[in-house]
Amino acid sequence: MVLSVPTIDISALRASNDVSEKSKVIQQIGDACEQWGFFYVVNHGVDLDLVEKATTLGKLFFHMPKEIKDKVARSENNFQGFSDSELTKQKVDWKQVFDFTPELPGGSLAESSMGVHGRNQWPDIPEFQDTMEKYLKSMQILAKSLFCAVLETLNAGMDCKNFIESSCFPGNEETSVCRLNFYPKCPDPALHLGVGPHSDPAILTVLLQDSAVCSLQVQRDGKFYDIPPVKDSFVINIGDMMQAWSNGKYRGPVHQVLANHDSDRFSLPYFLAPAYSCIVEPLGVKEEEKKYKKIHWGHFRKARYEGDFADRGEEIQVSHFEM
Ligand SMILES: O=C(O)CCC(=O)C(=O)O
Ligand SMILES: [Fe+2]
Repeated sequence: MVLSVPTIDISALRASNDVSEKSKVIQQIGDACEQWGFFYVVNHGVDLDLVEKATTLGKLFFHMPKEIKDKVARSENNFQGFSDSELTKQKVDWKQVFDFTPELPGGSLAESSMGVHGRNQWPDIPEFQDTMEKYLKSMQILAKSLFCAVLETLNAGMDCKNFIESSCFPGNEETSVCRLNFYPKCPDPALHLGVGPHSDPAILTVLLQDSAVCSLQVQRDGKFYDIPPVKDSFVINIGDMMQAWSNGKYRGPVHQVLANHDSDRFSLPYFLAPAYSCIVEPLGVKEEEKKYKKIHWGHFRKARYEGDFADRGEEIQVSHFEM
């Protein structure tokens, strides 16, 4: 039997009156987090017309001339917008990206943002901004409900909704990023990767995959497994902060994206991330059992961002906080 990342029907997470169905789904999510750190979700409640519209407009943007894309280019002073020179583990990825983010309460450059938040920049494409903002909102809802489900699997004896609101997103501050990824055809895929092996730094990722091309892979026991596109699904993976909250029960899975010779690929991840001030530490375990030191999310993110833009040695990893 070929091992594969499981598919979970999450309709019961929304229909909150059926407690036993809901706890079955939560159990499946916990098993998937333990075995893979990855799972597909179906019946997720996100408007599929909106998904299609965001995909179409995203692809349209990347097919525009570079001069147009550079008008909304990211810089050392603004982390939102277009880039075609991102680094993973200090190597240039064979891809282009466009990032946008929820506005911070109190203005997009709130003092707490540590200089890494930036302002959204929008290309002059009809309906682009409106569609992407709607997409972002639907991702916020889905990602937070999955976050709550993953926290419940930890049986940490706390009110997960309250923890999310008061400890992770105080004042609704959220540092999540929505990213349009475009992987152009590559003349020599053996020499390049779309994205090199990495784990995602934040809480969890909700990924929409291009429905045509299979390039995403997750590492398990030293071997890479394909995560092929599945129609009308999202791919979920947990990130480094979830690893620390779970005291290492779950690992932020290492994954990569292959480069392709014959076709372009488009994907649209949403990285759910807490407020800058959030302190992440193992939940529901005694002090002496904690395997991770406290992590200040804002500092962690700043350090990771710096590594995205310039070759500054080894990137910050959650393993640096292991005790
Ligand atoms: O494009 C994909 O399928 C995944 C991209 C990814 O891993 C990332 O942007 O962190
Ligand atoms: Fe990733």
